[in-house]
Amino acid sequence: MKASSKSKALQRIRDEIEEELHSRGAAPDFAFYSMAMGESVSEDMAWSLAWGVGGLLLLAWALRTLNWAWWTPRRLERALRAQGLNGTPYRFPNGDFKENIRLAKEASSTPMPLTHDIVPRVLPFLRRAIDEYGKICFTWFGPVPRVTIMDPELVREVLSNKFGHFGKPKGSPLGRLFLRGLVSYEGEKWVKHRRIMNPAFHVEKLKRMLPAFCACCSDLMSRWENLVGSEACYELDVWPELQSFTGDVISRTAFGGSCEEGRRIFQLQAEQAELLIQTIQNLYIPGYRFLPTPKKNRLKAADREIRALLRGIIKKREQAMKLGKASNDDLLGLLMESNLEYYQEHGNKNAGITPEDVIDECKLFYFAGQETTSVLLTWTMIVLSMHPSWQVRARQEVLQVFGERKPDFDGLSRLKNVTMILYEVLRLYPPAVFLQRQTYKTMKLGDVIYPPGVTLLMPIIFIHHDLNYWGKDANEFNPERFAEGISKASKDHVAFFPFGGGPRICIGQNFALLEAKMGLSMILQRFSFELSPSYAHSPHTRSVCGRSIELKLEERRRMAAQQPQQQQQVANSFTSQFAVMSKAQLYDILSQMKALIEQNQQEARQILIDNPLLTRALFQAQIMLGMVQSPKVMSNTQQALQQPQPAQVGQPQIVHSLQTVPAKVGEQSEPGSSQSLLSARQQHPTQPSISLPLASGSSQSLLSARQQRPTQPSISLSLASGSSQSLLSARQQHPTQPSPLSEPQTKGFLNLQVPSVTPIQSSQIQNISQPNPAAPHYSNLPSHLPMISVHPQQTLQNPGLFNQLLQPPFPLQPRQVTMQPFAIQFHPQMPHSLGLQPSSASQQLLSQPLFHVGSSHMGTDYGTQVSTSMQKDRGAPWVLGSSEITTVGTQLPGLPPMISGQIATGAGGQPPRPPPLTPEMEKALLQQVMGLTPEQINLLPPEQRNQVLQLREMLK
Ligand code: HEM
Repeated sequence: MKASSKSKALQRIRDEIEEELHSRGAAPDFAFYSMAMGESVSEDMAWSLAWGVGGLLLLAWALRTLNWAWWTPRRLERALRAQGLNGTPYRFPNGDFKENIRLAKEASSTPMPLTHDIVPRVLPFLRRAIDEYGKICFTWFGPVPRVTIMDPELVREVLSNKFGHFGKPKGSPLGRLFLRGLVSYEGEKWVKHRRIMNPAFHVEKLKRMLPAFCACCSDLMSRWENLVGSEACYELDVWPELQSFTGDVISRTAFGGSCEEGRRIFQLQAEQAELLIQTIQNLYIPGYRFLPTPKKNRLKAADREIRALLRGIIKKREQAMKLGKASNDDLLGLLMESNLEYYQEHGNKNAGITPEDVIDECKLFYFAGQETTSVLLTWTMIVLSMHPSWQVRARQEVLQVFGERKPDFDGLSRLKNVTMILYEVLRLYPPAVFLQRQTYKTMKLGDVIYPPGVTLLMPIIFIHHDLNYWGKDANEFNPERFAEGISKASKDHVAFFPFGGGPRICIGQNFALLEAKMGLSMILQRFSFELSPSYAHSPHTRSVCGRSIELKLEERRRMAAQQPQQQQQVANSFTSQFAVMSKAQLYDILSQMKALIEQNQQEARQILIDNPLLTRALFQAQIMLGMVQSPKVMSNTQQALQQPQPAQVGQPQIVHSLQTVPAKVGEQSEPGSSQSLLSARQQHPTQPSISLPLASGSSQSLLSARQQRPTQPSISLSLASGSSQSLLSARQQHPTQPSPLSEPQTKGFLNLQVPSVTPIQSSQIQNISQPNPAAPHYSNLPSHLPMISVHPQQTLQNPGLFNQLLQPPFPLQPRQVTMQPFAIQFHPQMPHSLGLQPSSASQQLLSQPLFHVGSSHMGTDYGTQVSTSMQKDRGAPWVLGSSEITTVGTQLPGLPPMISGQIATGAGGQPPRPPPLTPEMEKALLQQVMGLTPEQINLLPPEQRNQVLQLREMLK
């Protein structure tokens, strides 16, 4: 068998050589040798020749590889260092690959504190390089130097790409095989595709897709309602839920009636993405792609199935179009329509894009649009769980605008708070962590001349967290910074670019924002959510992630009817929510309540009496801020001072203590405030107080709300900063709209934890002017208050985190970290993921209006302002299609600008240090730490959990 195949091979080589020699007129020689020396001579010769050719080929391959992996990197390194750039030394042949992986694994091996300071966690290697070598430094991705560009102006220059010489890096051949389409094209091909695809993403067209968005959301909501069932609340891993939601949206919006096939395509693509990531996670080896492996075979089989399905869908659609029966409200229909127009315009049958091109674009919709948007939504839910006051505020806005109705386009465009929240989440957790471009010819950027072959890495996440552009609270969640639009949110308006910029800005940005707003609105209408005790904050970069992010869902309708025995659970939920709030947020909440007290003490008193859990929570917040002593300490202190202990220190007392809440952090007290503090102290001499100013903008706004609607339930004011403002203005705008707070079904999560509040009647006011004997005493406070929060310096909401192209969330409990960080985006061979494709459209082409991203006609609403404001603020080269967008900075209906006196976590607005703990307090707190149950300890953020455990260990 072996002999025969060997002789066959020999025969084939001989034939080939003979043919070659014939073609060169050398056949007679060969024949001569053959005749003279017999078959064995010819065999030997054939072997020699084969070896010789093989050797030559091997040598050529070796030289090429050596050039790629040794000479070129050395040459480039010299060129960069000669210009003063610093960076890691090149390590043959992997560059920093291994170190990168090592640090990322190390970073993700332990849970991080519940903060937004995620950059060191997400890109630890890059963080270290920047700390060590400066903002413009280089690292190595394999043998390719990657220069970090941190200056937004330079980023703009690169992305504007006026001359087409900063192209996208060429992805791996394998990646290119599976992910083509607009994102991967360059030059004229890109121009043509972009022009044909733009109309499909036009706002007017997106409006037509809204019913599809809504249908997908309704399905999701029904599913969640079923899951929650009769439970009070349900723990759910939201990440896969939202992935499948966004997949569903793409299926429906891309293929309309053929969404079943669309779903199958989505599944196959998800599988492909996973396989692709696994396949390319290893360092690129030239020629590796030709080796057949089971994974690659499966990849190819999935690709064949996807293409067959898409071909079928397109064929059906073409036939329907010919018969005039096609509905063109989906992306496919719009694409085909636009293609037809393009073709007619150019009168040339090769002018449009081919059916295979259409298939590639449809595939791209999934890759580019599904993961990114689900990551955005998932982070939004997590962040709103960490900041319940914003959850309440967003819900109030949604309920004000839509009530229980299905959201519509106009309403979505008016959601200012929701938009600000989404922007802030995109800033802190950008789904695309960085963008890359490559120099294809010598290019000057800033003061540096880059030779061809250098990758420029623009770390969106670093710039989004940079204190220089965002202020001291860069790592805090503060949607308010977007209150006046994107352009005013940072010191450099280019510092916010979650969707990229320039001609290649995300074509689907308006699609994504609309989808996210619709999804979030419908979730807020129906559910409230909080972090599950098993949630572990562990952001990392990876495009496909199976890690779970469990949130506790509570169906809002049912919550209103919760039984008293569930109230302890509710109290715990307050506790856990307060535990994760920043000091500024706690101050904010307290100042809202204080404002209410100032306005109408009786009413405030009644609210506190009616809502003992709220009262406890407020008191708890005061303890956390060190504004009051814990109950035990109080009683000890009182005894020590031999002062008469108040019979009731429940709500009435908290009213007084709340009056001491500083109206504006960091300011000195004013005469008026000391007056009121004085009177509070006179009544309750043991009550600690903080001598900070009183009158605040927020109280004013609450005041005016009350004046206009004296009977309005005020419980909504107790939490969520700013909620009162939006509430008030929304009501003013929609006077006939039923007040969401007047019906139990429409109350927000936090409000629903407490009995409903009815408008205060004058008779009630009389009654409540007396201390309520049934009011809970301080001693009713749960003894398991998260003690960590008592320490004011403890960072509960800090900066922090990560994300790369597609940013997935993180695991539940301390879970084994099995994921390779950075799969997609890190890989230079990967095509799109983060924009890794070459681009070289000519300047003339790029300057055409058609490059402007399709979101025109967004109106002056807050709604889809990304492009609007970007366009307006940054000019056409940065964000295309600017004419289409409205101003982010426009004052929107429903939310007045932040009042100057209002407490904010903005730059420089750090809350003051609370007074130090007294020994008694400390003792009481320690007792409480020792009294914490394991469940209560689990509720704490990881860092604090560790501290409590250590403390307990020590005390034992
Ligand atoms: C939150 C959601 C999204 C984010 C954060 C996002 C982010 C980005 C970024 C940063 C780029 C630029 C890449 C580069 O310059 O290298 C991009 C390009 C692109 N995105 Fe998105 N995207 C999102 C949603 C979508 C959706 C929903 C779609 C389609 C349905 C989409 C389709 C595309 C396409 C086709 C491109 C390539 C544009 C071109 O090269 O001309 N994206 N996206």
